[in-house]
Amino acid sequence: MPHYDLVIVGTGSGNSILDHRFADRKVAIVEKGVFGGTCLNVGCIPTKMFVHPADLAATPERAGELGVDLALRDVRWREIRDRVFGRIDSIADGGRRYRAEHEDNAHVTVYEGEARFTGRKELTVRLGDGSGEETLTAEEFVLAAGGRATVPDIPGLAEVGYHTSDTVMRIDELPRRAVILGSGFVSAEFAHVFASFGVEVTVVARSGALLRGEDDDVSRRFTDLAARRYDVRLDRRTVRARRTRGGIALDLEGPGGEETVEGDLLLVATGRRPNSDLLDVAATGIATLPSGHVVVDSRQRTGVDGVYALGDLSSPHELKHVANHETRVVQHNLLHPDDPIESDHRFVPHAVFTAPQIASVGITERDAAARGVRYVTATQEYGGIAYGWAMEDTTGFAKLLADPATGHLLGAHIIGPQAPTLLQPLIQAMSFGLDARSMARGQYWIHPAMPELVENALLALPLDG
Ligand SMILES: Cc1cc2nc3c(=O)[nH]c(=O)nc-3n(C[C@H](O)[C@H](O)[C@H](O)COP(=O)(O)OP(=O)(O)OC[C@H]3O[C@@H](n4cnc5c(N)ncnc54)[C@H](O)[C@@H]3O)c2cc1C
Ligand SMILES: NC(=O)c1ccc[n+]([C@@H]2O[C@H](COP(=O)([O-])OP(=O)(O)OC[C@H]3O[C@@H](n4cnc5c(N)ncnc54)[C@H](O)[C@@H]3O)[C@@H](O)[C@H]2O)c1
Repeated sequence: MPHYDLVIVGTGSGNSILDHRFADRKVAIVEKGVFGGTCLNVGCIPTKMFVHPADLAATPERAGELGVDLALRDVRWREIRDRVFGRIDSIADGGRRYRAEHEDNAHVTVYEGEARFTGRKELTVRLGDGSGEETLTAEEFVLAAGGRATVPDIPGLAEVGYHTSDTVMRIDELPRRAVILGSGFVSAEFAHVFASFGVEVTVVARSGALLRGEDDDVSRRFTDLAARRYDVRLDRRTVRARRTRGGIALDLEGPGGEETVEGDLLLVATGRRPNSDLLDVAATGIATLPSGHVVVDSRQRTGVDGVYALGDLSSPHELKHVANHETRVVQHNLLHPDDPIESDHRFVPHAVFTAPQIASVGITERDAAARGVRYVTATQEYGGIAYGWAMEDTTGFAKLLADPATGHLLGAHIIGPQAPTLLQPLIQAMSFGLDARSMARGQYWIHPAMPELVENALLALPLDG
């Protein structure tokens, strides 16, 4: 049974642990799928590479309001798809070859297969080439096995032939009609991509609003705007899925009774769960939450000595920048066990690359009320700043929450053009403890640029004194 200094499970963020500083350690890295993990192969990167052409394709819809008449002549789906994966697949392949074959990695063994714990600090890999199993032990483990899309238990769903985000980006032809089940991140991004490319989209949501995790004002505004672009069915329970002559049908129950929606393609976008079950972490004594997330402390240590976990396997945020941050923490703690560092999850931002874009950090007004936090808020519309006039934006806004006594920001929520970029200085202010007044008046704001949205929102906060 081979014994290693370090075994890493998962080559998404896990692959970034290794650099020249690990050259004196005997290392194994295990991957059951494609090198590079979710973000590179089926997540952040390909989706955003589809969103950008979708943004271009959606431009004619609005340009007429500014006196510029544009027409969308064609969307060459296969060309778009092949540009995306032509770039990504070669990065994944290069990453695998580098680890498996390059002399820099002479101390690294790559196991291609599915790992599961079979004892305390003992891992068995079922090799993907069918050649059997290999059992490994190690002094230290990094578990970076991520998560997977979940599919609800709806009668008929397993039989109709649905897509998840893992498969939908590789289709050969755009469907004429797409039904998207779920109303979170994946749904919002793919609804925009498909609708912009001319697909008739229907989004089925079980609650009363899309992107319900956002601040209520943002979620409401997004729901209203989405409903102008595609068919949005709220408060719907999906009773069954079935194949029809025309495609795939979902039978729904909602406020108006029973109804059916139909598409040529069904995308199930109903969330993800961690892979802790498939990795059988319980067999090595690691605790998990009811959600399946591996329990870790602020140094990313599990309850088993020498076993770390990071990213979607242990983080409820399920975001790549969080996995990257935790990877740096684990890497440091492996290299400097006597001088460990902790993960900082105080101000984790996120962005939804839909239309309009959405970005958020910190607490929502709903959170503040639920926690009894004293707060003030200010909302600045894009339509009230010069660049917003230039764009004729009538729907976007930035909403800030702050502590009235100290002026420290508690939350920031933006819906509108370039929302993630506009949010970044607010994340910086929160991370470094800059109060709203100092931020607004302690620097120049380029005129008449879009960040004046942030400046004006900061100045509008009704702080004490
Ligand atoms: C459609 C989509 C879009 C997204 N867009 C964004 C975005 O714009 N911004 C953002 O911040 N985040 C985004 N995310 C989330 C982001 O992709 C994840 O948070 C991130 O990839 C998690 O990284 P990870 O290293 O924890 O796991 P992963 O990247 O999932 O890596 C886990 C690896 O472990 C392997 N593995 C799992 N189990 C085993 C096993 N038992 N044995 C061997 N190998 C195993 C898997 O094959 C995989 O390669 C998106 C996700 C999706 C699905
Ligand atoms: N831009 C980004 O950062 C980005 C983009 C895509 C995905 N992601 C990550 O991937 C994760 C997964 O995305 P997602 O959109 O699948 O999940 P999500 O958690 O964002 O949304 C899941 C949606 O499915 C609904 N749902 C759950 N069970 C259902 C059921 N049985 N029937 C009908 N609806 C149901 C939920 O109400 C919710 O609307 C996200 O949480 C996010 O962390 C991030």
